[in-house]
Amino acid sequence: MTHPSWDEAREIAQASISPGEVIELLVTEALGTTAAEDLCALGPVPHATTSAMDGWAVAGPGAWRLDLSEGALATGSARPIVTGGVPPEGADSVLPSELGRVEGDLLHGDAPPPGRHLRPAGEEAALGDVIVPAGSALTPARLAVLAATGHDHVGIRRAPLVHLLVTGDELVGSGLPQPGQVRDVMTPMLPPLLAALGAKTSHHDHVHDEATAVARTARSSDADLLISAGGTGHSSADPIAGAWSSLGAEVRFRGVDVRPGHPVSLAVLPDGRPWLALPGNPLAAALTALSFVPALVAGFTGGALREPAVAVAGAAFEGRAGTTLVPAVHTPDGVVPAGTSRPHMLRGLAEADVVAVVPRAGIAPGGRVDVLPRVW
Ligand SMILES: Nc1nc2c(c(=O)[nH]1)N[C@H]1C(S)=C(S)[C@@H](COP(=O)(O)OP(=O)(O)OC[C@H]3O[C@@H](n4cnc5c(N)ncnc54)[C@H](O)[C@@H]3O)O[C@H]1N2
Ligand code: MOO
Repeated sequence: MTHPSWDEAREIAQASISPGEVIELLVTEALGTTAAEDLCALGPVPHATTSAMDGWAVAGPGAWRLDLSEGALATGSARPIVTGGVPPEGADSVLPSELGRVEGDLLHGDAPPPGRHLRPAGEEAALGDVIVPAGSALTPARLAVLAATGHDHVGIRRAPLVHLLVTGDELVGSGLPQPGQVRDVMTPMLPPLLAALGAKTSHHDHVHDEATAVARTARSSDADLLISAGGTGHSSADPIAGAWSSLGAEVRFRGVDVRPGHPVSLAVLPDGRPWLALPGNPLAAALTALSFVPALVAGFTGGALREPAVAVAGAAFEGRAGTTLVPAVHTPDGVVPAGTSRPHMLRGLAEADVVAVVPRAGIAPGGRVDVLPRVW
């Protein structure tokens, strides 16, 4: 059976989950969610012409007579104004406080050119400008600009809720493992990693290595997405394939042309919820989560799947069959492979700044290399 490429598998994953429902949230509560529609300016910003400086609104050439009334400003007059204040009708410009000198009721200073230190109405946004396009992650700056453009509520899609199933009868949760035992690394790693990738772990179980136990846990789950770790192999101790067949899951891929992590698999349950099965080797699990969880999150939230960034290779990256994912560190010459990065080791990833996405042909020193940015 041929396996999809890394890129194809990302596309399959994105298409294997239905978008979540759209809900309205207060702007102040929408951090980390995704805009469900184009969010437009509800009015011009600034709403009126305003001053960019503390000083005086002036009309005509100086010196100016100070006019503290509320009416229009006649030529030859000046009136105090603060940053953000609306200048009186007739004002040509603003003279900053440090450039003017008041003597009696006269203001002296060089006349600023017309429009100086005045921010025109609508300079930042006109009514109806798209401020945050549909599918954008709502970051602090985007929430702030939505507030500035008049929004109280926004239509969003939330992060998918994940039921995490960690398999492995050999796993122990504390201390140094005895012979035959393995210290569980998925429990400390995966929930925060998934959170950094935009998915929220709502349930987390360590499940017995047996298909019926895994299937029972999955059946009782009401999460949007299931993610398991381990048990993707073909031995009798590997429960994922058995659980999928007993649940009637439709397999979208069983293996991907990627190293490490080629056993990573994806199925969709009869109720439409996807199940991403990460391989048990710890680095393989982390790198396949980095590869495919963003695609599932994009499918659920309606966000775009971000393409890898580009860096310069500071050393050779060896290619193998399919795509090779290589933890790498920044150096003055470019990114170079991190050490200690076998599929069962996490030390290299713990040191890495990026993960290089290396094509079959490999990359020579000085070449461009696609990289996944650090969230681990
Ligand atoms: N005959 C073959 N054997 C294996 C193949 C293969 O193609 N043919 N592929 C190898 C690769 S590559 C991987 S990756 C693993 C995938 O197997 P599973 O997904 O079934 O993973 P497990 O057998 O459950 O575990 C593999 C390894 O990882 C350790 N592990 C599992 N979970 C954890 C955890 N939570 N914390 C720490 N370590 C964990 C587990 O103890 C095993 O040592 O299969 C290879 N074999
Ligand atoms: O998934 Mo395995 O080596 O490819 O760790």
